[in-house]
Amino acid sequence: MESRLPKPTGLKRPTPAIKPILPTDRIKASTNSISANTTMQPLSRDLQNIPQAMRRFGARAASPEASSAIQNRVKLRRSRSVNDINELRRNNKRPGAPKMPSIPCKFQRFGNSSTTSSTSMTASATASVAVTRVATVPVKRPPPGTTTTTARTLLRSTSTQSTKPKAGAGAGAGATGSSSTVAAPKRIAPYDFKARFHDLLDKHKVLKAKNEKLLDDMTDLESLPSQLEETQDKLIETQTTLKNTLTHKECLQRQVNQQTSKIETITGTLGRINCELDLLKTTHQKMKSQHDSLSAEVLEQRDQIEMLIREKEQLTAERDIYKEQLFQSNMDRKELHNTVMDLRGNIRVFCRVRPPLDYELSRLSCTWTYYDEATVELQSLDSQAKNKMGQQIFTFDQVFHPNSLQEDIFASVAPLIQSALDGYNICIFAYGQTGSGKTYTMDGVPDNVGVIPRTVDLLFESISTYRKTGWKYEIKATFLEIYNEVLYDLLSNEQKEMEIRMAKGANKNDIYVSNITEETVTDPNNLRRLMDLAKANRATASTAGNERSSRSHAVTKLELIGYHAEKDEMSVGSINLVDLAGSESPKTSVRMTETKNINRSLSELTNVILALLQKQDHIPYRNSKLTHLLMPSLGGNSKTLMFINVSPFQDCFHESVKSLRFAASVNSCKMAKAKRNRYLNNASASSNTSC
Ligand SMILES: Nc1ncnc2c1ncn2[C@@H]1O[C@H](COP(=O)(O)OP(=O)(O)OP(=O)(O)O)[C@@H](O)[C@H]1O
Repeated sequence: MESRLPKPTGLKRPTPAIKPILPTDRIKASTNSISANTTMQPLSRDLQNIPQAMRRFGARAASPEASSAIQNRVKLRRSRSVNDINELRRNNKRPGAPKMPSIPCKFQRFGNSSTTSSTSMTASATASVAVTRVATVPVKRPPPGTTTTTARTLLRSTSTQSTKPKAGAGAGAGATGSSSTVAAPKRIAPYDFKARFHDLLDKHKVLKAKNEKLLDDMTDLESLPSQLEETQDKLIETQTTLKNTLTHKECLQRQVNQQTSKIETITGTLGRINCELDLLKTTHQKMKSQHDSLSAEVLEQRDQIEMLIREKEQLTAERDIYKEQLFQSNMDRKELHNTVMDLRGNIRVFCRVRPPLDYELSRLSCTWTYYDEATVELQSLDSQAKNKMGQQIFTFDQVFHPNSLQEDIFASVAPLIQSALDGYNICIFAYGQTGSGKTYTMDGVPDNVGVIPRTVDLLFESISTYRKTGWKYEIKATFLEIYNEVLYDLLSNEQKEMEIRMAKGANKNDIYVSNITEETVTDPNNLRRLMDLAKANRATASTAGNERSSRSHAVTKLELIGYHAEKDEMSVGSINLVDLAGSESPKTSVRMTETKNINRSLSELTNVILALLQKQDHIPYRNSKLTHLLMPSLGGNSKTLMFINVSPFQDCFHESVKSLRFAASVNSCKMAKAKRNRYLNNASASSNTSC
């Protein structure tokens, strides 16, 4: 009988696609072959592939972290697979659980023929393991409901299949199934080809569906290596990123530490600054309170200043008035002073008797009787001379006994210095026998200075006082020596011609010395240095000239030029300080020429003074260098002071009497009233007019 059943042309053996062997191929092959091998080959493949993957990814995979990650993943997979299998086994052993039937037909058809002889239980178990393994193969955990779902579906289908009647080997499985709820498969008679055909068709459909599902799964699985690679790449990338992140984290941690330490430092500094700030705030508060009090004071002071300014203006006006009054009173004082000097006499004579020195105590002294401060009596110890000379009583302006001090002498001189500053010509000279104390009176000794140094000090003191009243003074100094009627410049060692000449355009009393060194002095020390220089030059000349100093006249001239800018007034005065040569009798003198010259000049000085006394028309100034030089200071516009120095000794009696007689005659000479040099409206000294 011909079967009406169509031939199962659609039932074809699936031909595997020719493609490179992939891990999924093995799964496919193992699925097809239904191998009895129960070992977990795909997992072994994964483990075996780890080194290959490591090699493929080079240094990335070589890192212990990567390798360890992969191994952990595989272990996890294995563990899941084993757990799944164990779970399946437990389910199978559970009473009432559906037993996993074998699918002998399917696996026998697609499997190796040599394995078809194995028992249905073995095949069923193998299939179950294979399916379970396939379900647990994915490396990458799929999203829920994909791969796991597939595995569950497989299991379900397997279970479902196991509930259906199986043919062949499946019958054995059904026969051996322990479930009482599963109906026993219907027996198909061998001759019932139609039933068999339908049964085969059903099986074919089931297998076809399974095959398609497996193919889908395999397709999914095929993508797993690439997913694995991607995942590994991502893992490596992630690890690199992690490493970088860790490095970055370390950097950040270091930075954090640095910043933390900085913050700590800053916090400390901030604390200190806060302390300082507190101190500063306190100080600020104090300063502020001080400032406030000072501000108040300032306001008060301002008021006071304004008041003081007003007072100052008032006082300035008063000062101007007083200044004017002072100027006028000063002028009056000058006039009065001059009047007093006139009353005292324009030529004054002081007598000074020096004391015997320590080494002279053995020398006999005359008898000196000082009746009052102006009268002295001299008596010789020699009775013969005493009787012959008679009573020798002399009266002078002042008599200074041996115990008189230099200060006492200068106190009498000082008013004349004042007159010089007021514009008068002053002449102070010391007359007397050699060794009578002329130089001591004029110069003094270093620890007990005489008239000239004290005059210098007084001059500068008075000038500073006069400056307050508007007067400014200039002092010019010259030092010269007259020896044997020849002039010598004591400020210069040069040999030069020096002549006494009349000043051009001046009145007849104005003279000057040509070629003389004139120094302007600004302070007392400067003037003293010049005096020392003059003294040193005189001493040098004295050595060369065999004690010339005692045989010459030394003239120190100080010219005082005062100027009052406000009043445009000028005053010119002068001081001549003369240390005369020793008067000596020609009888006792060894150097006759010198003595003659000295006595001649002293005699001419006497004549001039007497001519002035007698008010003669002609005053013989030019008869000697000394009188010619002192012409402006003798008579007329001048005040003269003569010191008569005498030695106390008996052997000097005659010379002393001679000097005292000369001085007494001079003292009696009453000179005309002196007139002050006064220049108005910038009138020059050359065109001065005595008024
Ligand atoms: N009043 C005095 N008190 C103390 N010593 C004096 C006094 N007068 C003069 N002498 C001393 O006497 C000595 C002679 O005096 P000084 O040299 O002044 O005399 P002189 O007249 O200038 O002599 P010469 O004409 O030789 O220059 C000096 O040693 C001086 O110190």
